[in-house]
Amino acid sequence: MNNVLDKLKGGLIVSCQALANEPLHSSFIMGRMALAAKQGGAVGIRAQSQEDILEIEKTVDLPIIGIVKRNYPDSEIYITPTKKEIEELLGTRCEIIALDATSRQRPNDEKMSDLVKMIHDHQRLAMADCSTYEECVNAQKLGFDIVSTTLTGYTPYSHQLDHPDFALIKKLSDDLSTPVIAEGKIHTPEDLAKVFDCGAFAAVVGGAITRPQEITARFVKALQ
Ligand SMILES: CC(=O)N[C@H](C=O)[C@@H](O)[C@H](O)[C@H](O)COP(=O)(O)O
Repeated sequence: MNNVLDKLKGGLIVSCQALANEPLHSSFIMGRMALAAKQGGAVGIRAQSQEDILEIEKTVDLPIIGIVKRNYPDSEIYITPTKKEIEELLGTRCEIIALDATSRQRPNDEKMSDLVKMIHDHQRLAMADCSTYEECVNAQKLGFDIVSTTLTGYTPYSHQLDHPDFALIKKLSDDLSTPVIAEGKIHTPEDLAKVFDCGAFAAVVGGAITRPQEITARFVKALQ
């Protein structure tokens, strides 16, 4: 499994996601997005749902970070919230399973440590999607294999920025022994270069590559 980390080190991971309310919602299209990302030089793919991942596995042979987004009435957590979503991801070959590792309460009061154990029991790596420095430190203590800044700006108590939290990425990379993946709001190649200057182990770019509605809106904004 360390082999997987070697493949990701220093590289670009492309997130290929389109939820039911998005125009590109389709496993076929996500498979093609992943192929395009590979042709462009991506070293890994992040993808949402068992169906999309099974399709992506047919089109590329890159390491996959799998997630399932699902809303529950009793929690704010929606990225791989419970054992049920991990079970679905175990039905794919995804090498890494990412889950919300914020300090918020999980649905059914499930415990993060049980979820990490379940992932490791099935020989997959566990990635912690965090929003703050403290959450990343806690994730390292819990035995996660990777920590990431995915949820920075998406919890009410984290820094609300319209760009990556470069200072946070630098502090995490300096302080933690666990690999730090920079993820969230990397909008340009310059942002990407900067997260690596801050010490990131690897980086995930999503919307700026795979959500044309976001890309179009950024261009249109330049006209205003
Ligand atoms: C907050 C949340 O739900 N983030 C999701 C996590 O999987 C995705 O919607 C993002 O696209 C992904 O994190 C990559 O980020 P960006 O699209 O900003 O490059």
